[in-house]
Amino acid sequence: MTTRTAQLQSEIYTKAGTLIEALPWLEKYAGKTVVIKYGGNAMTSPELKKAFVEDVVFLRQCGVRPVVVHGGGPQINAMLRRLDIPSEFQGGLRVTTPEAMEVVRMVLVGQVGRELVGLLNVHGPLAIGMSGEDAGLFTAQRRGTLVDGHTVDLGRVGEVVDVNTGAIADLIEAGRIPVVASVAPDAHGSVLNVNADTAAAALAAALDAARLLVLTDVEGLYSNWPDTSEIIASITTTELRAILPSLASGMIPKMEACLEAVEAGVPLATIVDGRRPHSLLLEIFTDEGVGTMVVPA
Ligand SMILES: Nc1ncnc2c1ncn2[C@@H]1O[C@H](COP(=O)(O)OP(=O)(O)O)[C@@H](O)[C@H]1O
Ligand SMILES: CC(=O)N[C@@H](CCC(=O)OP(=O)(O)O)C(=O)O
Repeated sequence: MTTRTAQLQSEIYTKAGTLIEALPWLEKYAGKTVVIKYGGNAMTSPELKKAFVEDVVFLRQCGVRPVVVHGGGPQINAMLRRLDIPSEFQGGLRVTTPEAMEVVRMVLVGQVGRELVGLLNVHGPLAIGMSGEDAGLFTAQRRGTLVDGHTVDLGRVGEVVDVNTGAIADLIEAGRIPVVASVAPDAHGSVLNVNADTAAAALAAALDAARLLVLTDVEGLYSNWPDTSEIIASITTTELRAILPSLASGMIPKMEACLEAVEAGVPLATIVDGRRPHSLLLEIFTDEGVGTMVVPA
């Protein structure tokens, strides 16, 4: 004989409520491409990485088509420090010398990307790693950034000017999970460092994704940063464009990316707290949004 307490009985029925809450979202996103930007700051522990990978595999098994674009800023910083190569950021972007570029490519493609592919493939032969260099995925061109009204040269930093979706679309169609590193060649084949938020936005737009989700190390966009008492729950592209010049550090490329994706036709871009295990699933499959939503004006 086995027994079950009345409390356990009631807990089981509560779980059914959570599962069924997912039904309309499963119906909405089944068969749709969802681009997930996984920031280096949301990869800080093995537990967080495991939870992220489980969420991505869960989405895939529900019929959603996840595409992962990963960052790795803190991991690049650590390797540059080990190699004694100085590095600085301007307007949220790394000033990238040719020497630093070698490290950026090595860490993003050879370290962070490989690790994510390995973790995903514990669940089956699902993930395939690629970078903007593979099958002509991205073509980039050099860009600078505006600091105090002046354009600052960032060295080997690029923005995506063209996306060739041929190979990645084949992988998605075949049920694979592409895991994309944000380095990309320019038109002459010289490799450039592309901010991963920017790369994710370009890819989401080119793939006609149903959503762009950006996992980072804050709850969302704070209205009065560095005061963290108020999170912007939802903001239109017009409102976001107006506040862009007031944003600081890593939030500049992140919010620019959300703006570009939504203006290019992605219906919804969301900043999600990647420090919370399973925040990705909660964001997609439950009624309450937890981060900051960017919606068309
Ligand atoms: N208004 C804001 N709201 C939230 N975070 C902000 C804001 N302005 C600047 N930040 C900073 O931006 C950081 C996120 O950008 P970044 O470090 O580049 O993240 P990631 O590695 O996930 O791409 C936050 O940790 C925070 O320090
Ligand atoms: C030009 C530029 O800044 N590139 C980024 C690429 C990695 C990245 O974007 O990583 P996160 O998403 O973890 O910040 C860098 O070199 O750090």
